[in-house]
Amino acid sequence: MNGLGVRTEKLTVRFGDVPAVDSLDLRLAPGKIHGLLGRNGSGKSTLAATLAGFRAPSDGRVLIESDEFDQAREPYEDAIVTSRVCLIRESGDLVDSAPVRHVLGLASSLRPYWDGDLAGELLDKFEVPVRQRVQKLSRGKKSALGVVLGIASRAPLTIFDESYLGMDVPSRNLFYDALLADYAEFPRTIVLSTHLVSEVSSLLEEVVILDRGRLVTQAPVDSLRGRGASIVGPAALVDELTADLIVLAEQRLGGTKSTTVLGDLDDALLAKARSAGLEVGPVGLQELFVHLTGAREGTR
Ligand SMILES: Nc1ncnc2c1ncn2[C@@H]1O[C@H](COP(=O)(O)OP(=O)(O)OP(=O)(O)O)[C@@H](O)[C@H]1O
Repeated sequence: MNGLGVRTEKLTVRFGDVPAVDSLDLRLAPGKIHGLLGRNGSGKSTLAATLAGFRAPSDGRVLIESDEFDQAREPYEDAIVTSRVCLIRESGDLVDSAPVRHVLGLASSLRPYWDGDLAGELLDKFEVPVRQRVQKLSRGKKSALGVVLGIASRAPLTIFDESYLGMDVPSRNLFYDALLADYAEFPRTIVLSTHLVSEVSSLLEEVVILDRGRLVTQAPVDSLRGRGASIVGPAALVDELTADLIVLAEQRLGGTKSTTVLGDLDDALLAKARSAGLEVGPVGLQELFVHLTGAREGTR
């Protein structure tokens, strides 16, 4: 299993007259971990639901590609596609009155690649009681149950739509570790929709950034990080070197300053930085994200 590929062509999803997703052309390569990043209301959940076939496009289309299909298929109301796509949302989409073990039984009957042993191990790690009814679980444990269902489903396209926001930091770290470990063994296409950019940035291979339903950028994480630089050293030297550059972020601790700038440093500037003993490194994804989606006049 290599995962499903995803393509959208001029995809638009409207609520009334308002486009939540607006004429989006996108390609998600199979077998990679993609970050779907955007500020609140940027259209992430709407896009995730449309890719998973939970929602029909208003215009344009979603195409799901697989070696198993003769041709690309549209996910909406297509049982073959939807059995291979798993969308985990924060709301959980779970039957509240059922005990956890019934939820697992349902997943095992619906999910062709389900691994029940893995689900059991992960529920132990997250300390989710399997005899408990879903409605009696705390918000964090409900989220943990959701992510366990997402990982153990091993769906060729698995989308986590901020499904781990209810979990505390140790639980989220457990989720990231469990996801990476299972992905390393069973590569598939994974989409993590989030605004917790710094937390997930080390997991991601490709990033899609949305703003007001439109595509801001889609790129491999490494190439995004190459779009800027961070310069660290004595404050006066850093200020002198960055005076003519676009500054994204600055941090100061005593006499030391770290400044993040946009754009490539030319060779002369790099040489000057190094000879002055300044450290030059890649830009953080979080800083770039804030810059690319920052509040502007007229922002909703
Ligand atoms: N069911 C709905 N009815 C009407 N408008 C909606 C509905 N769902 C979403 N919207 C609108 O569509 C836009 C995109 O919302 P969406 O939930 O997809 O964004 P998001 O990036 O997932 O946001 P968040 O990070 O806050 O969850 C918003 O303007 C939102 O108000």
